[in-house]
Amino acid sequence: MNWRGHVICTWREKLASTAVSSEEHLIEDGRVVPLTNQTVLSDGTPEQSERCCGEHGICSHEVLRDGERDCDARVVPNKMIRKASFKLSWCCKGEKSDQKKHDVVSFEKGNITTAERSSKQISLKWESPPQTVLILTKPNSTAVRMLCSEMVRWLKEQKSLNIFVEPRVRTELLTDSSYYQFVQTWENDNEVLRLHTKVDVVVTLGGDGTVLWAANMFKGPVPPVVPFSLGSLGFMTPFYSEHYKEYLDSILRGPISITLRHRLQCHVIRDAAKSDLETEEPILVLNEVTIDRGISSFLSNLECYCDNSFVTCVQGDGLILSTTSGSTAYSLAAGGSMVHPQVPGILFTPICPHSLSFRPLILPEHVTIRVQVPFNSRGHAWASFDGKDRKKLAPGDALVCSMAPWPVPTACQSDSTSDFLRSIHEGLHWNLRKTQSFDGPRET
Ligand SMILES: NC(=O)c1ccc[n+]([C@@H]2O[C@H](COP(=O)([O-])OP(=O)(O)OC[C@H]3O[C@@H](n4cnc5c(N)ncnc54)[C@H](O)[C@@H]3O)[C@@H](O)[C@H]2O)c1
Ligand SMILES: Nc1ncnc2c1ncn2[C@@H]1O[C@H](COP(=O)(O)OP(=O)(O)OP(=O)(O)O)[C@@H](O)[C@H]1O
Repeated sequence: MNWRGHVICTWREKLASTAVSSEEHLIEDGRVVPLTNQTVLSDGTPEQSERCCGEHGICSHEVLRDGERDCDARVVPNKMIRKASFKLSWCCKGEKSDQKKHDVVSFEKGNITTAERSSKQISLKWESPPQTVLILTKPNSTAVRMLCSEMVRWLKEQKSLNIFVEPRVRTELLTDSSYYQFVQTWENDNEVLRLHTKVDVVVTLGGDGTVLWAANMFKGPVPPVVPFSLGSLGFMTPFYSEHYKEYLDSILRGPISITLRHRLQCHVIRDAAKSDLETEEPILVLNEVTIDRGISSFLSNLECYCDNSFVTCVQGDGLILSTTSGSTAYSLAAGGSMVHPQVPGILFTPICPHSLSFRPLILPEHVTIRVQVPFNSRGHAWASFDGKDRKKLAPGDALVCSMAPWPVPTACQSDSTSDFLRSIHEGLHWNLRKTQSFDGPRET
């Protein structure tokens, strides 16, 4: 049975039925509502429109008309918010570099050279100025709350941007001062589903958990995310909050180096629902999905298949299916390798396997992995998604996982590789050791 095809088909139909509407919106009561009924596909692309990317562009918002900016969104009706358009292109270190030469496949004299590689440094160039920023903040932090109100004021007064925040944050801002009336928010999940059609840039203020939170809010395409570090460990938060004005100034002007962080799309398939086309909605993870034994004292027993080929049976505490961005999180703690986030792959990392020969694997990004709880399993298994939303898997249930088509584009402070290396040096003190002195034995 083609698990992936079966599940994705029914889910796509579901998304299509909640198709979002066009880029034009009215401001009503601090919220944005659609203006027209022009259909936009679930990936944010208006029907029958032309793609604006050139030959080497990999993605773009459709070009939207420039519009006037609204100054008080809560009280001024009939003002429109339009998304800024941008273009992504592969970025080479100069025409003469080796990287450029290797972009070509050559069959000369029977020699094959490297094909175009998929994950080079990506550069985002705005084609029209960004107009709308969504700020997401870690809750219960005074430092975050203070920075958020300062940043909102600066973005409004110095950059004339439309600003969205979560309902909780809008309430907090208004408790501080009625000045923040212009800040917009949403009232229900349907409005959250349409946020990607309005927001040009997402700013996160917190740690890695806030970046995961931001990614989780976008069930489809994700606008570029600018993660500011206000946590203790920041593998995905390269921007220092003290310098937010300089960073945002440069990001709003562009071009920006970005890391396209791949996500995994996970479907829980219930044994009882196998004959039924109805399945649970997919869950997208930026770090990992974990299938473990939960509170059960029995070994977990999980049958794993990769594109319908049997991989192995996990007997131990469980299994982590991780993205490369998540490779420095739980997977690392379970003995998995650290992988550069631009490497397209899925990490298959056992948790405390009972067999000593069970070493972690890295699988290519195009495979579909199915983890099945066998009918003869002694206990249940539990799946959790980026450390949240635990779901019980009974014998006969399965989890099907493949690469999602919607990555999370995060802005780089420098570039993808420097940011990754800095995060493992600063976050983990990776391979930090005092250098040996000359004062000792020498080879003769
Ligand atoms: N034993 C472990 O190491 C362990 C156990 C459970 C969960 N986790 C991780 O916690 C994540 C959830 O994070 P949270 O902040 O919501 O929960 P949290 O508040 O419990 O923090 C978990 C820690 O993991 C770090 N972290 C998160 N993503 C990371 C990444 N990609 N690379 C390196 N470190 C990362 C965070 O900075 C934080 O210090 C899960 O996705 C999982 O990877 C790790
Ligand atoms: N906007 C949000 N709304 C609700 N919860 C959030 C939000 N942003 C983050 N969280 C949750 O708050 C928790 C802590 O967030 P985060 O990891 O960003 O901060 P931290 O724990 O201080 O950072 P670090 O782990 O680096 O010390 C996480 O569990 C995360 O899911």
